Amino acid sequence: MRGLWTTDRVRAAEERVLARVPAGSLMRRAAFGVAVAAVDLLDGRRRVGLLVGAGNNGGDALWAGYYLLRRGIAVSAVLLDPARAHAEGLAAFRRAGGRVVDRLRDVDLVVDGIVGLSGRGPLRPAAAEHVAHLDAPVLAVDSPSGVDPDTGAVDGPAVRADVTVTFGCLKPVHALADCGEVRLVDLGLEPELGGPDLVELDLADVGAAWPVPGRDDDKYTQGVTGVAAGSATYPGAAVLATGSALLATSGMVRYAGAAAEGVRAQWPEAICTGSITDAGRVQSWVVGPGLGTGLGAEDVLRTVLEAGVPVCADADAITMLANNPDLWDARDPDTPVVLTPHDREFERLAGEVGPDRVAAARRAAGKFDAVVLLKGHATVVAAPDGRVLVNRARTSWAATAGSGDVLSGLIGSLLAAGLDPLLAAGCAARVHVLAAELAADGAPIPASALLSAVPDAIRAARREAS
Ligand SMILES: NC(=O)C1=CN([C@@H]2O[C@H](COP(=O)(O)OP(=O)(O)OC[C@H]3O[C@@H](n4cnc5c(N)ncnc54)[C@H](O)[C@@H]3O)[C@@H](O)[C@H]2O)[C@@H](O)CC1
Ligand SMILES: Nc1ncnc2c1ncn2[C@@H]1O[C@H](COP(=O)(O)OP(=O)(O)O)[C@@H](O)[C@H]1O
Ligand SMILES: [K+]
Repeated sequence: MRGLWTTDRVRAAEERVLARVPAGSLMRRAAFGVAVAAVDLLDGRRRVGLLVGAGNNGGDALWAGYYLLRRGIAVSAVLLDPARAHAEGLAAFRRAGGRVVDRLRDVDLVVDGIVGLSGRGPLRPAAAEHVAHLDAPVLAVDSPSGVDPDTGAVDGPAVRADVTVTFGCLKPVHALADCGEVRLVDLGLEPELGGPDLVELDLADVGAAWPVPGRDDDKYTQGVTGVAAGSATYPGAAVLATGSALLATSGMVRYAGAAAEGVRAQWPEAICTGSITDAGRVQSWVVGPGLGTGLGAEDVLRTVLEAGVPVCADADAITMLANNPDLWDARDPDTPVVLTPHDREFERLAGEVGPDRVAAARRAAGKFDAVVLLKGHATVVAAPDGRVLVNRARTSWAATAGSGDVLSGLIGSLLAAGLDPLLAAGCAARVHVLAAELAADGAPIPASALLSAVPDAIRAARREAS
């Protein structure tokens, strides 16, 4: 489990540490970490270029330049705002033989010290101009400049980093955006930080939380998942959601709906019925994928919400709740609900997502008193109490029709097994992207292939945990 702290929290912690340590010592420690990573990346090559902004991020870069110069590496620097360049860092850099230049030429590595924690918005034109012409690998100091450190949003020109060296703790950008490989330099901040704002689950956390049958379990005790999905028009959604619920945990899956015949043909082990009213007892419901939004579908949603068991509401269920908020009245206030919108579904339900996806998911989670899993390359899962898990995919192969149906089945089965809804959604998201990655192995896949890789993804997670 990795914690991530927003920049205001980091600043507050830094101030407390700075009050106890000699002036400049934190910056030199940070800069030394940058220099060590640079030497590593240079792998014997000897020319480094610095892009230096107006604040302490530029100061870090200049001090890193100083340490590199002392190792005999040639370092040149572009000062984007010469009058505001970090004075001590610049003096040290010049003293060690560093050259200030108008443009970086013939360098083996670029150090991006344009802007860090105080960065807002895309790169300004002068910085963007220098970044547009880079042809060497880039090491970003703290965070890639032009990417918002608190939201990971990119709204114009930004640095594309191969490696990011950050200090003290991880910030949201490191989980929400592409920072290349992220390395953390310890500044002794940990005791001052308090609990993290966001959490990223490790595969080992997922493996440890994943339910497995014990000696005394039978098919009922592990939790029965109910799937109310699919229709005559969209039987595939029912097949995918039921299949993933079957593959995610042992125990039992009941399917109720118009696609019963198709589901039975594909999954003989599912207990299928045509109607929700004779589905039998379950410990969770997955509702929505391919269900449609007509009156019959509304009745299904109402029945599920009043059943008193945790619900994963996806796709058409979200659209129905957006169109007809009275449907929420059917929910017993104690019934945990996980909503899994993509951006357009989110917009119908709770307004525009906007650049701050974490804030958007938190806002909706509070509003509906539900766990909200906002889909995307970086999936954000927010609980009504403010806890947030983030899970960034390493590839985008999951962006294929039907893959959301697989995700909802995974969540439903973890809810049936009794996992905390936030953890259920976070673990499902992690296994989902790993299954996509394993199935794709470099080539496009349909959602059914992603589904087939679910057992391999769970195995990989359980191996990490053992
Ligand atoms: N506070 C501390 O104790 C430490 C801070 N450190 C470094 O200090 C950094 C934060 O420094 P500062 O608060 O001075 O600010 P930054 O260096 O992040 O930003 C400096 C200035 O850049 C400009 N800027 C903002 N957005 C921009 C954009 N999109 N394009 C171009 N320029 C932009 C602004 O004028 C801003 O004040 C951290 O990221 C880290 O690198 C480290 O030295 C570790 C210790
Ligand atoms: N660019 C991306 N990278 C990684 N995963 C993605 C990306 N885009 C979408 N996904 C994932 O793919 C799934 C798509 O779900 P959804 O939009 O509901 O599709 P469908 O309704 O066709 O099943 C979600 O789990 C989402 O997080
Ligand atoms: K930077």
